[in-house]
Amino acid sequence: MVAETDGCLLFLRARVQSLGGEGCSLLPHGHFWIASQRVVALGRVGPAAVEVKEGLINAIAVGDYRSFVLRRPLVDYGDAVIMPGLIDVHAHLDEPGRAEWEGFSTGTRAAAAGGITTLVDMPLNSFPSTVCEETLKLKVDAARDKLYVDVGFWGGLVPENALNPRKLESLLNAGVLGLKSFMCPSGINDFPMTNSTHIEEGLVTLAKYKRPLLIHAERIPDVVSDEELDGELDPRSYATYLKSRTPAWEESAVRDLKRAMKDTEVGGRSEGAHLHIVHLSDSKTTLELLKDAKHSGAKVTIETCPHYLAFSAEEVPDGDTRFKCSPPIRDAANKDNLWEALLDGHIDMLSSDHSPSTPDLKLMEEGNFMKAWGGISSLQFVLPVTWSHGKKYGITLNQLASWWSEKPAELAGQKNKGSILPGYHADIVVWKPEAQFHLDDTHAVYHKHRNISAYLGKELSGKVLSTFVRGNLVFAEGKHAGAACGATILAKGSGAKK
Ligand SMILES: NC(=O)NC(NC(N)=O)C(=O)[O-]
Ligand SMILES: [Zn+2]
Ligand SMILES: [Zn+2]
Repeated sequence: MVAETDGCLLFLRARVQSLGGEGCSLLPHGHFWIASQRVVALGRVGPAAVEVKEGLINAIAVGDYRSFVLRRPLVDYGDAVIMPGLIDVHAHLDEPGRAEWEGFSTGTRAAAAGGITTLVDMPLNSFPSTVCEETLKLKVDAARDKLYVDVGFWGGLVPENALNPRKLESLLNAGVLGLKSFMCPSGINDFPMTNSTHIEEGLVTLAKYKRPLLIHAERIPDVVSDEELDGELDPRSYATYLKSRTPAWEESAVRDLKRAMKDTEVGGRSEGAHLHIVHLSDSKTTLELLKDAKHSGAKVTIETCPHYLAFSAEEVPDGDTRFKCSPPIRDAANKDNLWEALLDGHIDMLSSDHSPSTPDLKLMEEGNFMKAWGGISSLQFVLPVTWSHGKKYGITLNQLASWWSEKPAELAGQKNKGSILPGYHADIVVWKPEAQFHLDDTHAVYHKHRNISAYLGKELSGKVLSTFVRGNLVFAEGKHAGAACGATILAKGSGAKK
């Protein structure tokens, strides 16, 4: 129910009750209101109060709530922003098997502290990779009692299952929210790359389930430039890494996806399927090719990540492998173009691609970009990073909510998440965009390895005050709830039968 201020309060049936689990919430209520002068809901930003009841949003009262929210408990956040919690559709939590890289407990604590209320875990970097029903079960078991936010799982589309619909269906029936594949070596032995035939065949099965295929779209071009082959270049120089992995890699992958994209069009072989390009970096030809495909009716979405929007190649110090990721962070003009494409709606959403490793694999002392592990650690900081850098480009709070909550919820098939609307999960972040902080050594960081984050040492604005997951206050004033009460999210049913 949504009420304007002049409405009487028929919907106000305050009934304080305890929440499901002991210690799940820092707030001792199951039914309460939160309010502020800047609630991002119903396509606008303004004063409103949100009623939370048994984990769901029960009502929104828009306007001067102070005059009519008579019953308590009410938590009034003043002029802080109340926004849908962020949904990070691209994070590597690495458990089981590589818990020394990152884990469910550390990763989801960092997420909660950063205003992320749901994340979807990537099928690689944990061991074994999530490529069949059994390995998904290992993930779900490893996550038990460790989650501070809700977590879903992508499965892997790999050569072993791609041409075998029975295997794929068993993975999809087990509950992965969609599949992910690589068009170049992933760096993980049990996660081999797929070719376009694997992708086209996999999409036929995915179409039945109406779940997406996420693609790491880099492919080693058929013709490799002389620069790329030059083994003499200084491996501590970021320019060397850039030359070794040019935009032509992204372009080549997307050209190779031409038929797969066409198949998703109405009347196509995989109508109902959906291709999602993860971590787009090249804002030039690759983006143009994807725009053309969208324009022709292909079901394609695109994400980019805060590191491509915050950093440029020119500013990466020699030897600072914290900045190494694939595809690489490119030049400042490319960054500007990515912002423009995001603002124009050509890029649909954002994700962290939080992909840590142990610090030794980053080879920080040696500073060898060619040998260091690729991946940026960012989970806890994506909201302030997006806001701090986006302000200059004039981004709005509604756009933030679209890129970080609404569109990702759609991608992950989460119909009750991603917006502040009655009936939706009460997944909410409360934050102060104007509050500045220095990400220095004293700042609490909950990722497993704080020192490998490229954001350390940066000045940011946007401080998370509170995070609610299904009504549980899981993080507030620098503290986490006592118990980890996040849920695993498993997809149900096949689109085919509906
Ligand atoms: N194995 C990985 O985690 N790879 C990741 N690494 C990056 N982005 O540098 C990725 O998502 O491609
Ligand atoms: Zn990737
Ligand atoms: Zn990734």
